[in-house]
Amino acid sequence: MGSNTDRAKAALYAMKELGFNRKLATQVLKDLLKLYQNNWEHIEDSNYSAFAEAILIAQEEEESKKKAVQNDEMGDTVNWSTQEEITTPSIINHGSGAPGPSSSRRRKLDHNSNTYDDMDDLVDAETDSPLLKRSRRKQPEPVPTQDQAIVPMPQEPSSSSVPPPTSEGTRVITESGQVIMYKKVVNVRRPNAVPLKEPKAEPDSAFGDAPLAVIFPPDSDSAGNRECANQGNQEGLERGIPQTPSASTSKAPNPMSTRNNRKNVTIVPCTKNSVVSEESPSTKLEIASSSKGEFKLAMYSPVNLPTPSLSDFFKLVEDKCLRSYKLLPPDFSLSKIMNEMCEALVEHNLPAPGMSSNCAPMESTDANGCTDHNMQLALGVVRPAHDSSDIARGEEKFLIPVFNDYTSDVTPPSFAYIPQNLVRDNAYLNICLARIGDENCCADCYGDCLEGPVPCACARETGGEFAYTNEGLVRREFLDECLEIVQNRWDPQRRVYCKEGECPIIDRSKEFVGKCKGHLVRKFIKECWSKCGCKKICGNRVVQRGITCQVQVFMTGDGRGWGLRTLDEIPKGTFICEFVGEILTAKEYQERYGRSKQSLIKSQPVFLDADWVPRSGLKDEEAFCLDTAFYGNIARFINHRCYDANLVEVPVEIETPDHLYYHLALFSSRKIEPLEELTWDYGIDFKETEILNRSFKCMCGSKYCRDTNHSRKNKGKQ
Ligand SMILES: C[S@@+](CC[C@H](N)C(=O)[O-])C[C@H]1O[C@@H](n2cnc3c(N)ncnc32)[C@H](O)[C@@H]1O
Repeated sequence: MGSNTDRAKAALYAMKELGFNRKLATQVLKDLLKLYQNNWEHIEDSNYSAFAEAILIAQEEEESKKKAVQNDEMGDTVNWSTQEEITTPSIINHGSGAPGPSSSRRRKLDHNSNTYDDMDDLVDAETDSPLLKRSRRKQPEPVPTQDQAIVPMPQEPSSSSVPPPTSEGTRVITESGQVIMYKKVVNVRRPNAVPLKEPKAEPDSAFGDAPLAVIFPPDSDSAGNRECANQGNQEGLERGIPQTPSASTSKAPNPMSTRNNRKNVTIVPCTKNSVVSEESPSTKLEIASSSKGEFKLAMYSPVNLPTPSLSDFFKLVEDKCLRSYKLLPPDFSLSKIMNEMCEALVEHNLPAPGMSSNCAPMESTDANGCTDHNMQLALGVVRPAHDSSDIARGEEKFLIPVFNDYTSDVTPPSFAYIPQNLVRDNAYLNICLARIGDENCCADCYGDCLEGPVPCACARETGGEFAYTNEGLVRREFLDECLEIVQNRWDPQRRVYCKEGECPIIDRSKEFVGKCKGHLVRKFIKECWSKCGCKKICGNRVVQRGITCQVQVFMTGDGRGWGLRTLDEIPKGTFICEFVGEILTAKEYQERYGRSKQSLIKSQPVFLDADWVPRSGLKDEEAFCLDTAFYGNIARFINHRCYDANLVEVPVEIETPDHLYYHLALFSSRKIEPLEELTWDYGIDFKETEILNRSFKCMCGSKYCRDTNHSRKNKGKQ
């Protein structure tokens, strides 16, 4: 090896090749040399990966400080500076304590010396590379995602000798002087490729089916650990997950459970029903739930090492998230997420969002390769907080903001925004052109069907007259008929009843015994569709064009939770939105919510039952229902109002002709003023005692409120 000067030059040259600012690189190099007690191998290891990583961290610190100063100068109320200072776990201490650049002082680099001021001389201000910008967007990353997790490792026992980093690791010093090792794979390639990005944590499909994730430090290799890994593999086999040899028998990387040599993290799926215990004193994370509804999240650190206070720890994690995700809201807080997890557990008795696992016995993978619903939910819900400027995440024509006048720190519960219904699993939804006969579409139409001399075939469903006006509103007479139907929904004359043993809701489940309560006969609208000759602007295509009103999710502040309101004046008969959710079969719905009687549904089931009765022999997979608890659109925020709600639901047939699947469209039942809350009548009678109708205490405030036990209190609101 060459002299220290040569080594410093080589290191700085390597960083320059990567596009780093040389001055900053020099500062960081000095700090690293101090940290590693002049041990160059740690810096040079793996093409200077630890060095490059340390510069990135330092660079980010500088950027956030600059941003904070800018915010201060702009009088920004969000104190980013404070946030950063508090939450950044004082990355490598290059700024403080280290002497500033001093090109006038020339000293030989001395390997016995702890000062490296001389390296300043290596900085050539004129040749400084522009700051390497980190991409804020996720880009294709050659490194496997499980390698990208940043995991604080146990503190080293002796502070006097700082052990070397591995090729994937970076040691940083916290504000309290604690040494933390962040494991991170950084692919440093020379000379041009610069894949040095803060990885974004994504749910990893390789671990997708693991029922329990346990993250162990590299040196925890206890028998218990291995046993759990093997059990996980066994379970993977049971669940049809591709297997690789177990960690204990092979060095080959195992997507399920083996220790991967490239990272010092082992993710081990646990056996069913058990919470993993770890004998050896090491840091460990346990996430588990039991079939009794218990949920456990535990983190253990070695007994003889200091543990940070909870608030310090939260700050550390928040900082990590901020660095990883970038786009988190300024009020992002781990404790808030923890609270939401607790609330979700209480409300749904399901695994808490984001925790990705449930150790309770699950139904295993089915013949189609679809995994258990709860598992899917758990995997699907690792998602960042809602963007309060647009809860629809760009899926709609308008931004749909979230507004909370009452409790600014509370945001809507986690769910996936979908603009269109999605089939969960078993629902047999057959959308195909061949099912729409020529007589049921208007292949010979052109442009706008409403402009034609006579209504086309698509108007047959509505008595030969289109349901929509040229202004895109539902015709008044048609709308009034629909209103009359829903307002008299309890009239037995308006309902049709399944034969005994045939009702998909009642008779096919042990849970919901009783007589068929009848299914409301409704009026359908049929819209033109792809098989028709008209254009998308055709006046008989309203629902399929999507939301056209500017609406806002808001906190009602009166105990009903979130609601939806309009910002515009809305004329009567306007399409507001479709009630969008997961399409389940009635049976799936019952299985989803009927499993635990304690965890009763807050959302009401919305059955697509308008045409169940006339057909005999309706199969389970043809009786559909919509659930918005985990996937939905803005309709999931619309609150209930008895009888005089300002929205009314109308079944709309678009791509399927059989009335088994249809779109549940919500139209304004009257003129609505700006900022008025949008409501619809869920059709709950508030008297039912059976499981499907157990519901909330109605606080709609309508003078017609059917929940007589509670309505009196609210009459004043009307
Ligand atoms: C479809 S969600 C509507 C959005 C909901 N408020 C939220 O915060 O997410 C239905 C739930 O809202 C609440 N809710 C809706 N209408 C209500 C009413 N009139 N009175 C009391 N709670 C109501 C109930 O908790 C109900 O289970």
